[in-house]
Parts: sequence; structure tokens; C-alpha cells
Amino acid sequence: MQGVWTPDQIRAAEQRLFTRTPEPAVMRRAAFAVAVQTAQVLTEQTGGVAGRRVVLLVGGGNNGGDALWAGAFLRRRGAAVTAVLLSPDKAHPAGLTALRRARGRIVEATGASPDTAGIGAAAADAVEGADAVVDGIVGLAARGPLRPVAAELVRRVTAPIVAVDLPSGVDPVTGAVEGAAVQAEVTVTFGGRKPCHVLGRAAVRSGDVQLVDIGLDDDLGEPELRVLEAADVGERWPVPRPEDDKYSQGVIGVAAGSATYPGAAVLAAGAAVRTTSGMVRYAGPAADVVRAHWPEVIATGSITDAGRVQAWAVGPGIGTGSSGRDVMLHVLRSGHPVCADADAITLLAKDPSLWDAREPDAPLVLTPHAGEFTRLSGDELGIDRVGAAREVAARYDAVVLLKGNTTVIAAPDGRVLVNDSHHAWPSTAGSGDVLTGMIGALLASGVDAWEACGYASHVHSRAAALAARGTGGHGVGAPIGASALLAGVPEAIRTVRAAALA
Ligand SMILES: NC(=O)C1=CN([C@@H]2O[C@H](COP(=O)(O)OP(=O)(O)OC[C@H]3O[C@@H](n4cnc5c(N)ncnc54)[C@H](O)[C@@H]3O)[C@@H](O)[C@H]2O)[C@@H](O)CC1
Ligand SMILES: Nc1ncnc2c1ncn2[C@@H]1O[C@H](COP(=O)(O)OP(=O)(O)O)[C@@H](O)[C@H]1O
Ligand SMILES: [K+]
Repeated sequence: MQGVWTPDQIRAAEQRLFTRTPEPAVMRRAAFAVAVQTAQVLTEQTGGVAGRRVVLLVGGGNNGGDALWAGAFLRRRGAAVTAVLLSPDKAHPAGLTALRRARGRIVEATGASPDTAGIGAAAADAVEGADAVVDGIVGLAARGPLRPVAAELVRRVTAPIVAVDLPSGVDPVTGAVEGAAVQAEVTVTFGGRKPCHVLGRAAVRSGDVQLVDIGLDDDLGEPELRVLEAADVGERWPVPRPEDDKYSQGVIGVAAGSATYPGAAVLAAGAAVRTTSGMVRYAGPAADVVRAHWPEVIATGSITDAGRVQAWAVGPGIGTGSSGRDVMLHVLRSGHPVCADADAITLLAKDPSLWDAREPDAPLVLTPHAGEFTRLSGDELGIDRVGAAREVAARYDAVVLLKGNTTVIAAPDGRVLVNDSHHAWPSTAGSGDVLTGMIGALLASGVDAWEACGYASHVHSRAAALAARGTGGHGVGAPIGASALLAGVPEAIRTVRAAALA
């Protein structure tokens, strides 16, 4: 599991670190890592470091200081280094001295012979001719998009960019990208990942995130967000043990679909079949269709005949009328863990009396997309998706899984898991029905509700990527439907289990 800390948490931890290790030493350690990473990018791109042209984009804070020190290290390896100063009066003095001593070149962004965009001739030539660029424009103190001169310089870069701490122009806390921002090849960050490395469009702008240890670990405290790695998921994914039988692995009940929408039932029940080896029961008007697709599912027409289960997955395609309401009453009164999706969420939002049917100790998972989330919360979803999910989770005492390109999973006690899929292949009709069946099956097998959402979400996006990629190799993909995603689930589970065993 990876931790993610806010800039405030990182700064507080740094202050404690500086009582043991002087700040300049910490900065040099950070800058050395930036230099190593830049050298690697140069070698990959051009076959070497000596004689290659590196440009440092240097803002007025310590982020620029890191870039200047990194430039001094790169000079020692024979690179030709030019620092372009965006705020010459505020550029980090010790960093400037180090680069000057190393015989690096220093120019001002808006220096002599400016062009029509106000960029000095020397800065323009350097940026346009660079083999690699180090982005030290702004770091933890970033607010808002790149200012115009920085934006113009970044626009002219064609070389790969190594971002110091974070890609300049993104919001470090929310991950929002509201204007010009750097697109990094690699981001070298220090002490701990920040929210922008894992949230929304900023995660994409960060490129490959390399975390450098600067000795903060013991000072960081509880992370703001957590990200599951493949091995975390594989380690906990339920598989049958020698002593197991079909009941001991958990019986899941699926209440989904209708005569009009039988597909939701087929997808949710199928996802449950592919998630665990436990038993899957289905109850609802699509029983015949479900049976035809999944002979292993015990299907009945009515929820009152469903038989015993250990958890319910409810909602996709059940409708928001009285029969849907009856289904909700039944599952909420059962006292078993419930994963409520789609129409189940709409029903809960529009009929508060349904909450009274809930057994207080039974875990409840809500899996809204943005529209369903708005119905639940009563407010439009803004940029701060983490804060919003946390608030609704606490309000309803439920685990809230907020869907999207970055999935945010908030527990009622404030813990948050983030799953950034790094692609958008799951964005297809019916893929949410698959997720619901997966979460329900994990709940039935006894996995904690917050963790179940994290594991299911991770495997769900992995399954989509595997299905979309086909045999074409990494990055090549073709659009998929939810059935193909569902077919990718077993292979996705195999890959996370392999990571856990490695
Ligand atoms: N605290 C430390 O000593 C350490 C800090 N480190 C580096 O220091 C950075 C933080 O340094 P600072 O606190 O000096 O702040 P920054 O370097 O992040 O910000 C510098 C200045 O940029 C301005 N600014 C904010 N948004 C801007 C925008 N959109 N466009 C242009 N300018 C903008 C801010 O007003 C601020 O004064 C970290 O990101 C990291 O790179 C590392 O060297 C590790 C040790
Ligand atoms: N742009 C995207 N990138 C990655 N995943 C996405 C994207 N859009 C949606 N998803 C995921 O796809 C699923 C869609 O679920 P949902 O909106 O309920 O669709 P449906 O009701 O059609 O099944 C969710 O798991 C969601 O997180
Ligand atoms: K930066």
C-alpha cells in the first residue's frame, strides 16, 4: 500500500526532519535524485549525458533551488546546462552559486532581445534546443495554472520533461488542472507522494512518479490517501482453501435487472461468479436470462424466495418504483453487508424512510457515479472529490465509492483509498454492474467493506485494460464492452495474485 500526504503534512514532517538533518543537505539529496533521473532520461533519449543540452526552468522557490542543484550535478557528468530564471530576484541563492561554480549558464526568461511573446532570445534558443528539461518552476507552494511566461516556455518544449516534486501548473491538493501545466515524462518527488500524483488529470501530467527517500518516513503520520498496489490486492483476494466448501466461501445474493434490463442482472451475477468460488444466488425478474448465461447461479424470480446469503449486491436495473423499493427494504432489513448501486442509490436518495430499514451494524457500500452522487449529497460535485466522498461517507455511515477516471473510496471514519486506473477503458455501459457484482462477492466472502471496494476497483480497471489491449502489447488497445471487461476478470485476478507471490 502506498501512502499519500498533503503538502501541509509534508511540510510539517520536513520541519521535524530539519532538526536532525540540515535543510541544505536534504535539498542536495533531493536534487541529486533529480539529476540521476534526468541523466537516465537523457541516456534513453540520446544515448548519453556528456555534451547533451539540459535546460532548467527555475521559479522563485525551493523547487527552483532543487533544479539548480540538479543542474550543478549534471554539469559534473559533462552535460551543457542552462538555467532559465523566471523570477531572477527570487532564484535560490545557494542553488545559483552551485550552478555558477559548476560553470552552468544562467539566462533570464524575459532577457535581452525578447520576441513578440516576451521571451528573451537566449531563453528561447535554449528551450527549443534542449535534449531534456527540468521543471523547477513551482512545487509544494503551487497555486493555480502556470503564469503566462512560464506557460509560453513550457509550450515551446519538445524534449522530455523531468518535473521536480510535481508537474508545475497542477493543484497539489486536488489534482485539478485548470489551465497551462507541465506534462512530465517523469516526476521525482520527495519523502511521500502528494495527492496530485494520484488524483485526476494531475496524475496523468505527473508521468512516471519516482519517490525518493529523504528520511521523512517516521515523521509523516497517517496518510491522507492510500493507493493499493497489485500485491496488496493479490495477497487478500479470496481463493478456496483445502477446508472450504461452496458455503464457507460466502453466498452472495444479486438483486439486479428487470424484464426491461436483463443485461444488468447477467453482468452483476457473472461478475460475482468470476470474483470468488462461493455460491451465487440471483433473485429478480431476469432469472431465466441469468440461468441461461450462468448455469452455476441459483436463480429465483422473487427476492423473498432467494434463500440464505451472506451479502447482497443490489440496484443495477431494478428501477426506482415500488418493486425496487421492496427489494431495498428486503436487503436492508437482512442485516447482511449490502453493496447498493445505480437505482438502489437513487431510491435511497429520494426516499429517506428507506434508511430506517437498515440494520445499524451491517456494512453498507454505496457506489455512485457523479450524477448519483449529486442525488445522494444534494450538492453538485466540485473539484474536491475526496472531500465530498468523505463527507457523504460520514453522513450515511457507509463506504462511498465515487466512480470516475480516478475512483475515490471513502470509509465513514475518514480513511480514503484512491484507484487511478491510468486509462479509461472501463468507461463503457454496464461496467458499473460488473463492479457491483465483484464488490458483493467480496463482501460475502467476509472481506471488510472499504477494502473490498479497493480490491474490486483495482481488479476491475486491470480487467478492462487486459481486455482492451488484446494481444497488441502495452498501450495498444481497442474499445471494449462490459462483457469483455467481465471476461478479463480471471486474468486480472491471476496477475495480482502473481504480484503477491513474486
Ligand atoms: N522544504 C525543503 O527544504 C525542501 C523542499 N524541497 C523543494 O521545495 C519545494 C517547495 O518550495 P517552496 O516552499 O519554496 O515553494 P515553491 O518552490 O513551490 O514555490 C515558489 C514560489 O512560486 C510561487 N507560485 C505559486 N504558484 C505559482 C504558479 N502557478 N506559477 C508561478 N509561481 C507560482 C509561490 O508564490 C512561491 O513563492 C518542494 O516542492 C520541493 O521541490 C526539497 O528540496 C526537499 C526539501
Ligand atoms: N473515464 C473513465 N476512466 C476510467 N474508469 C472509468 C471512467 N469512466 C467510468 N469509469 C468506470 O467505469 C465504471 C462505470 O460505472 P457506471 O457509471 O455505474 O456505469 P454503468 O451504470 O453503465 O454500469 C465505474 O467503475 C467507473 O469508475
Ligand atoms: K515542479
